[in-house]
Amino acid sequence: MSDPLLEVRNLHSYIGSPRGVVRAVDDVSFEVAASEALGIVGESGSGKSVMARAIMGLMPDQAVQTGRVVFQGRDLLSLKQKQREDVWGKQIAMVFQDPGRSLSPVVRIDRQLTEGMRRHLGFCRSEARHRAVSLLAEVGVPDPERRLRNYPHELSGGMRQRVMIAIALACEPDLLIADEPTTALDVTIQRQILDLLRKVQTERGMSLMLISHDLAVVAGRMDRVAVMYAGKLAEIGAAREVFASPRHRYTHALLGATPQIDHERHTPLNLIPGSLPTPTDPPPGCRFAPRCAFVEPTCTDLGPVMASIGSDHEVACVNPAPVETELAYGGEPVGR
Ligand SMILES: Nc1ncnc2c1ncn2[C@@H]1O[C@H](COP(=O)(O)OP(=O)(O)OP(=O)(O)O)[C@@H](O)[C@H]1O
Repeated sequence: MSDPLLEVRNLHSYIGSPRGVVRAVDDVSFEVAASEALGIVGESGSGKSVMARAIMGLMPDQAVQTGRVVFQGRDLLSLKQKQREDVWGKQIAMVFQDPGRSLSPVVRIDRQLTEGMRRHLGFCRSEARHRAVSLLAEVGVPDPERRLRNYPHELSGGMRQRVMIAIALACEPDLLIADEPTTALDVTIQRQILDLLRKVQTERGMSLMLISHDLAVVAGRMDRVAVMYAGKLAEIGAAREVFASPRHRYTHALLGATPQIDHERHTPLNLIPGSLPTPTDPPPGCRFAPRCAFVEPTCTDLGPVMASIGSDHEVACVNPAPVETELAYGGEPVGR
């Protein structure tokens, strides 16, 4: 890989809480290349959102970040608040789960969409408005001139998320981070929004980090995928390969627990027994070991290290699953 756009090295994000110190992100390293779409997948509580917020510098005061988050050669963790604000929107933009909560209910779409352009790009009002119309058209909002005059509550959930994406694109960021952008939407709209994100990412040659709990959704639309478990990175690699031949026992189990389109109705899912470890007191070694059917003493004694097992495939597992020779899992089509 040539110089990555984003390089996350040994990132730790620990949060003080009444229950103790939450080790939400614990020594995570990965890279995102320019124009690449990376999916970050894991169950609820695995640390995906904290990681995204730590990269953006949006963590609360009681959180401590260590490691390096190098973006276009600058370590974002060492920036002062004012310098960080210059990065937001212009270089890295973020789309959150719930557009209803991210948009201000009392401000028209027009102002919410043009504010960043005026501030970061120095556009005058009419320039920003003109661009706002074309951005809304780009993200599939019909009748954009009229929509600019609307308040968020006058739009459907799907339209609000399209507006959020337009706002995120307004200052031409090099990286867009979308944190579960479709959770609040119904299934058909979810697919449209995910396809839209992939479309704008490809057309603009921008990088995309899409966070989701659904590996099948991510694997079908992203170039690469990273799987997180309990604050750690379990596996990372080309989406097609991770999906077709998952090697970490957790990824394997996660895919086995994913509903498949060709399953007979009422086929029971292979749910993963147990639950995520307590984030204030994770088990030693591999954090998945207490739930893993293939656990061996080394898993808890020494624990795994991330190791390369292919040209673009790394796994942190002492006893990885064997290579699959055929597509192992159904779900969304891979590699569109
Ligand atoms: N402000 C906070 N204070 C204390 N603990 C927190 C805080 N924010 C997150 N956590 C904890 O950090 C861990 C990781 O949370 P995070 O939200 O990153 O998970 P996630 O994988 O994004 O899950 P979800 O898909 O549900 O958003 C969890 O144990 C969570 O309870």
